[in-house]
Amino acid sequence: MGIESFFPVQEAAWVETIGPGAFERDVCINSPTGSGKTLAYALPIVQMLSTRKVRCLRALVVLPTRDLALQVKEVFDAIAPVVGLSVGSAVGQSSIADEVSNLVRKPKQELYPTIDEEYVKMEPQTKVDILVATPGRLMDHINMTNGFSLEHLQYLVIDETDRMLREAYQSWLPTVIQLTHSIGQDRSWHDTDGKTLLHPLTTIRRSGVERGFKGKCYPRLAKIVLSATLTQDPSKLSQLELHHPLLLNSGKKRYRIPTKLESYKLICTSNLKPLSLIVLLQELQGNKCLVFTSSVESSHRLSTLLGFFEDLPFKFSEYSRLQRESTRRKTLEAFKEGEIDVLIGTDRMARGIHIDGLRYVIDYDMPPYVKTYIHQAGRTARAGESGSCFTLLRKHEVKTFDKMLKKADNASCSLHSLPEESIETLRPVFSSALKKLEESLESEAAKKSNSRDKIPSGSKRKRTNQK
Ligand SMILES: Nc1ncnc2c1ncn2[C@@H]1O[C@H](COP(=O)(O)OP(=O)(O)OP(=O)(O)O)[C@@H](O)[C@H]1O
Repeated sequence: MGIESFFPVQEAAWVETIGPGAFERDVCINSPTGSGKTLAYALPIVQMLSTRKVRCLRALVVLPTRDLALQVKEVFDAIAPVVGLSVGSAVGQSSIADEVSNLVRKPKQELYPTIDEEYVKMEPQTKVDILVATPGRLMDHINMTNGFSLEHLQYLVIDETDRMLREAYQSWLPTVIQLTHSIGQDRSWHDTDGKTLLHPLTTIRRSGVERGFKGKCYPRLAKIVLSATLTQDPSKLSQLELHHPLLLNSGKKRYRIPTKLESYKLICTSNLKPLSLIVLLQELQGNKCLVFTSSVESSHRLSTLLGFFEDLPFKFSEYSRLQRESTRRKTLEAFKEGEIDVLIGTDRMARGIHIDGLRYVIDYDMPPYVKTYIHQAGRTARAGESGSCFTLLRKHEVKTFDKMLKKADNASCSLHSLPEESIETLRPVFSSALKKLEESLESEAAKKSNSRDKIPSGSKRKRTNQK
């Protein structure tokens, strides 16, 4: 993989899990974007499971989006098979039937009807040791897939924790936590006088016993939770039922910006914002760039508008959840391969995504929170590389933006100005492009309402009935 030494967060996590820390405490990692958090948990998990004897689901990694989950699966795929571990995904990329057949073994009794039923029940059913999942598909398998079980789970990783805690996704978290409770874990610890005792750390030492296998005792489920903007709010963290949580933090302030990230602000008027963007993109000379807007509608509007400017010296594409999954996947691939120079999307789509060689990020709209800024800007300046983030601001937003950036460590932001004349030359095309944009959006809206009207009345009724 071209990796020669650990990044700091990987070393710290290794020390707490494989090293002297021996995973006696659950680990919370708050470390900048691009600092290598994926390998910080993937390597210890693979190392810990490398001596396992029987295949069953022992490690579960949950992430908020499919793209991110597939990216993390690639990392596990690169290291786990080397020690004989199998990695699966439950992300909804393929049909549920395909996913089921990749995840669980058919019960042996179907093949050998005379086999003892009790024996069949004892057989671990899962085909994978490590599962990378999004909450929706995970819940589908928990609720519907025969033989899918979390009872042998030893390690639970919740990546992008702050975002995962914000979204409830069919109560996936309480469900997982409940299903992974150890036998007797719900009992509180009392001494003979009935006084509550602290959980003694010694009781959770691993001592080589595999969790929940063949009726042996159940050591606790070990957890790693992580983000570049990890919440430290106890009321939120308590949902994770962390065991003596240990925080690995990388800066003095709550949030840290990658050391080699340069931040710039551009002040522009609202009505000329698209032109400022075009001029800035021209300055970047076809280098890969991600443009973030505040909503999918705004991304769509902006990319449609740019489509009406002829001869732009860069290739761009929209990247949003309004598009089909397959279109989005192809777009991202084309961007990674350098066939598209500029991708226009939202923070929701791009959180955690790693794109090799991405040097520039543009916040077309001011990010509403410092956390949003950190994740958006953090698509560049990753893994020790340098990168720049430009934020387009209207005059009245500057003060708020400066105040917001102060919340992050080593965040300084210089002013970047664009040549007035370049903006002026684009003005005539801009007015006609705006007109075409309105027409195009109107025709899209009309098409949408037409296709809604065309839904046969029977199927409309059917849907109502299903409700
Ligand atoms: N020890 C290492 N040496 C060199 N490169 C590394 C090392 N560890 C990770 N990388 C590379 O660094 C890049 C960023 O890693 P990763 O995606 O895990 O970051 P992250 O901290 O999870 O970022 P984010 O918070 O944005 O999700 C990846 O391309 C990865 O291959």
